[in-house]
Amino acid sequence: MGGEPGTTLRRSRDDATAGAARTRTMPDDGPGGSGAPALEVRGLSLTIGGARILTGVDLRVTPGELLGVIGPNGAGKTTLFNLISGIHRPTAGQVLLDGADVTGATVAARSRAGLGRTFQTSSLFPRLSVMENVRLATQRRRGGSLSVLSFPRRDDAASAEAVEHLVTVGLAQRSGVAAGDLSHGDKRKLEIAVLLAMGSSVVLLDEPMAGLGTADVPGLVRVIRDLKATGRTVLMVEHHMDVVLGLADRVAVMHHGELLICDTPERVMADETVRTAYLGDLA
Ligand SMILES: Nc1ncnc2c1ncn2[C@@H]1O[C@H](COP(=O)(O)OP(=O)(O)OP(=O)(O)O)[C@@H](O)[C@H]1O
Repeated sequence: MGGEPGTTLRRSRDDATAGAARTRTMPDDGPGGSGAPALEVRGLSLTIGGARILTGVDLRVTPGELLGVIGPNGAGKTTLFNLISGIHRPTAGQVLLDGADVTGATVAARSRAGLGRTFQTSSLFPRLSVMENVRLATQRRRGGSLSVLSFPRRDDAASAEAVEHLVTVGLAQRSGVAAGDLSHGDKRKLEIAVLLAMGSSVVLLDEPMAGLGTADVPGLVRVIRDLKATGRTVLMVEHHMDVVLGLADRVAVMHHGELLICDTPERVMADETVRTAYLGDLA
């Protein structure tokens, strides 16, 4: 059980080093303490063709919290995001957004309800400019048609708002550049600006640092920190441990489709099972 204070943590059943399950007291959920969760998953499970991909994951993420999600390859991190965002339907369990059950809702309905997501591959319109990508998202949120061609190029209110989002992610100077011509790191920043324009209050970032050169990492870390400073709730799957430990309020560790632990970075790093099951792999 993940973020529930005072709940029982179940270690991975496949972890030969784990020994018997044990009970531990969890800290309050995130920086918001015992406030209502912005996102909650209860008993989230997915079985495909008899294979258990995800088993009984419970998580509560408070408004404004940044939750890092880590784990070895194949641990179920992307599957968790796919279930939260509605790409997959769970075999069992629930997804709640601001207390509302969205388990049966479509991806689009979840997006309208404030859930935004970036992917490991870019979801931008590469031939449109940086500005047009963000303005399009702004106009769509304001009730425009879904057709790119139907959007008026001139929309002062949408343009002004788009500029604000581009300033937030540090891309205002690049507004006229085609999105496809941006560096990898700038594409990630633009995707975050698009989510801001869409009005996402809960943002899922799927391996934002993947493919970035070392020099580009600090810039994107700054943008994610600024994103959190806007009050958004952020879940971030990331293999780059320095980034996770530097940004996250809490860290959820997945292993063999189960949630191993969800706690502060310090406690996760000190956890013997985590060190054996995951961090040891990185050494
Ligand atoms: N549609 C599917 N059908 C069958 N198996 C799947 C499907 N999707 C995922 N899996 C399996 O589920 C497990 C978890 O995959 P998932 O992509 O969620 O892991 P991950 O933690 O995100 O890994 P990585 O860090 O490599 O991205 C893997 O063993 C994967 O092969």
